[in-house]
Amino acid sequence: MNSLKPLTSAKPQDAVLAKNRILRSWERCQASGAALHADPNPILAADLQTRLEQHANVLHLAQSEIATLASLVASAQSVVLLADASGVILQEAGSTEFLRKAEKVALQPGVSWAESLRGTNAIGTALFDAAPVQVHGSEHFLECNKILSCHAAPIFSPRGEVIGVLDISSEASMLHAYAMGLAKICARQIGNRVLEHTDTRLHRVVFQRHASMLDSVERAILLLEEDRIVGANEAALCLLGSDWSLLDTSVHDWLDDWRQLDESPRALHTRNGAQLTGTLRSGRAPGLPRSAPIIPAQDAPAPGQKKRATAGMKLALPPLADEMKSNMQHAITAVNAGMAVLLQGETGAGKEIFARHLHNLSQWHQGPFVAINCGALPESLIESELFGYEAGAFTGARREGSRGRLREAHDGVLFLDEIGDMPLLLQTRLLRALQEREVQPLGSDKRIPVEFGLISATNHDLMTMVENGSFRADLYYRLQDFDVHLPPLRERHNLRNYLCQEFQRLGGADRSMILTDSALQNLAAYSWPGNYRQLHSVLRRLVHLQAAGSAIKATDLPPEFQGRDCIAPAQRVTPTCPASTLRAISDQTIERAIAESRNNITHAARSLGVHRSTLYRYLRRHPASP
Ligand SMILES: Nc1ncnc2c1ncn2[C@@H]1O[C@H](COP(=O)(O)OP(=O)(O)OP(=O)(O)O)[C@@H](O)[C@H]1O
Repeated sequence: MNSLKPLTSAKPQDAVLAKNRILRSWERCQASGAALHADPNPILAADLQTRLEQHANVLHLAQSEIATLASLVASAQSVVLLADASGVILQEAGSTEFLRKAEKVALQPGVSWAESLRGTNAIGTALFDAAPVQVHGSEHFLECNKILSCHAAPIFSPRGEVIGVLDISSEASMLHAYAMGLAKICARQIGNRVLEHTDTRLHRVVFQRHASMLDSVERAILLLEEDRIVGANEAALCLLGSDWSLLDTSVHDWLDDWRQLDESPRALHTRNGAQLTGTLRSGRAPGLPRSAPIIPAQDAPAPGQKKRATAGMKLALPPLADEMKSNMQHAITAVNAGMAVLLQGETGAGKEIFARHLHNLSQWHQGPFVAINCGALPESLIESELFGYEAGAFTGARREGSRGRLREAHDGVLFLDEIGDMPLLLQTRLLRALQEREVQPLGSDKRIPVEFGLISATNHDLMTMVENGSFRADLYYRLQDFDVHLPPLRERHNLRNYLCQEFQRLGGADRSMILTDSALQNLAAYSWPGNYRQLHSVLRRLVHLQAAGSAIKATDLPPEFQGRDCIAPAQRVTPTCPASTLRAISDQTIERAIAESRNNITHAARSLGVHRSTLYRYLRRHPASP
């Protein structure tokens, strides 16, 4: 293996020169040629095991594609490989004869095929470019890999991050015309499955040009939280003529008549007037297991009975800031001891992300995470949604009745988001259910026992609400056995470093862009009223609206980040800053955003990086502001 040297002096053949992607990859490899070597350096078996566990859900969702592809390509002396986002191969399948040959060049689980280690190759170069790549024979940078012909396609997360690569490889002497197309289709299908299993409480708009394509691999999917787009696939971007910056915008901005959609295919129009066909689907993909199986009431386990495993898709969560780690430890102890945890913090400060981490790390991690947005449920539906109902309990009820969200949370975690927005009357019923750990569905005299970890979140000051009578004191005390304050983003330690890191992660690195010192200074000095949500939306816009390769200066930033509008470092809000100052900053920022959007609340909310309903709520609550 050591005798196999990289071609650092020779240029690839003429035919290869025509392929820009390969050429650019060769240039990168030649620039860092000294660091490349043929020695594969496999990771330790224990590290591979950890990666397999971390990626268990994607691997699980990819199995049917891998099995189908493997049986297709085995007879053509080819193999199928699945690698993670760092290029480490996690799984192989296909022709046993070629697998043996592939091992000679370390094309096997536990070896990283990142371009920075193995030179131009399909897995590594597809990862670098976040695009499908075919690398044939001599197009490989390292001499030893020239025996291979490889075709790799990235698998995208619902937020547009590459979460893995699917590869079909064979000997270079055999050119397989269909391999690239197959790899692309299967990678897309795996991405669709991930999207359909991401968060079962969310709705999906599925659309295409013709109804016959709504269940095909080409189906376009948007994942919605209320009307905000929180996930998508490439087919959706393509049909809507957008890039990933469409995330966190309102679906109203893209599809005119999506509100009329239901489970049957209906006509749908893009904002450019193109006609499509679409349906609205609940979180569960047809024919696939629920991410969090429901236990029928009569099957509720006896105390101490082992919990069932869930096939739930737990996508990687953003890591918590270091300053939140000890809070997390205490919260885990509290929730495991049966205490209710209350998360308080500004909008977008990461309350739900904290709650999801807490679920994953608690004794309830094998059960479902059931999130209820108490502020978004129509008042008339909230009771049936929470407690369920018997068949025929009221006009319009589903014939088979409904279990209700509290029972769905059985054996997992119930997350009551925006608890401060729950109507006073319902607070009494909720308190009773929480105290007695029993649910009585509407129209039924049965009481059904439920057991779950309880986490609530709010961006109101609940204590003040208790004082002014808009929140029940007894419910407040029931919800906050343990209180966690999520600090706003502007108080994050090392905010500048975090900004750089996120800018690179969100595409700056791929597009060779940097933030100059002046831009960083203004971004770090800004008050970030929409916190992480706003930060990601602003950084994504910078990455995609500025030219690739640019160095972004303060003057390239939106107006609210330029000197006059951003808070000077000396005035930065600190944890001791009085609430009135904080209010004034929020009011000013919001006032300006609304003025700049010419009173268009949707646009103003988008520029602030918050959801429209959050902005409306703020304006209702603070009528003195604009
Ligand atoms: N620690 C973090 N690091 C990076 N991103 C984060 C972090 N916390 C939250 N985010 C991102 O910020 C966005 C908002 O997070 P989240 O929904 O948890 O906030 P929230 O406080 O619950 O907001 P709201 O009160 O408006 O519901 C999400 O896109 C999430 O991925």
